[in-house]
Amino acid sequence: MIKVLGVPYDLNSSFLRGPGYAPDRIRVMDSEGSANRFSENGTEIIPGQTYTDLGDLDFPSIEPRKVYEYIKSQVKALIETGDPLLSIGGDHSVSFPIIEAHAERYTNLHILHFDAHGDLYENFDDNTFSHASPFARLMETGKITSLTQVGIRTLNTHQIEQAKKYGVKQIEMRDLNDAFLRELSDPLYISLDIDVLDPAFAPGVSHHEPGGLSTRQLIDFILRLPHKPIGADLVEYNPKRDLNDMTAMVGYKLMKELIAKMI
Ligand SMILES: NC(=[NH2+])NCCC[C@H](N)C(=O)O
Ligand SMILES: [Mn+2]
Ligand SMILES: [Mn+2]
Repeated sequence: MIKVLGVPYDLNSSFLRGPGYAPDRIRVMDSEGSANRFSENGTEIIPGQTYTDLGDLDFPSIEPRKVYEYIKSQVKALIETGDPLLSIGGDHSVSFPIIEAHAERYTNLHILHFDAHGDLYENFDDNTFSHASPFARLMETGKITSLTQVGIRTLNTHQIEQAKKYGVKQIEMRDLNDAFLRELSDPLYISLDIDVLDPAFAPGVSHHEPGGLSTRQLIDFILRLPHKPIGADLVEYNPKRDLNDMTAMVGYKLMKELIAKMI
């Protein structure tokens, strides 16, 4: 059965705190009574039935290196059985240990990464674990077979060089198309930074980067993906920036669509 894990950590965020509160705000959308539980592909996503909610990670220390090690060891243990794992919440730094654990469990791991940002900084704020660097850290390990980034619209010279160095495939917003869907391979992991969406659709994020995907475009990419992901994360939802829980509902909707895809 699919496992859902809350990852309430945002101390590696370079700009604002808030994504640490995301897991519960997304869960509330399941029970508040507004939406039903069907994903668009017709699967009903029922807690305790379609997936097991493991609750939130309880960090013994909030120090970035300890957090990295803790997340990695916890995730490693959880995915040992081969059950797909969806983690919800956190700034994007949490994806480094989560995906590294997957890369050690599944050989030849391919990553599909939706984001406004490349998150490829070799060094950001002198924090190895910055949310601006998880994909640099992952590519440095040599454990990742391919990384495809979609929705990017903030490239600078350094990140263009990093992408070249590590052979990262980037589908920027300015020339968005869906050919990437047919160029991916199994085993596939999806890392979904909700700021890939235009701030008009998802105001509850730390970094409002104009010119992004519509919610419809993102859901269509997920629906049309010809792969069943072995794991996924939903990061960077910031409840402190949200308006009337609009982005919490986007997060809940994406959670349902990702789970439906992982079954
Ligand atoms: N995970 C994220 N939201 N990362 C945002 C990093 C933003 C960083 N200031 C940049 O220029 O790219
Ligand atoms: Mn990101
Ligand atoms: Mn981002």
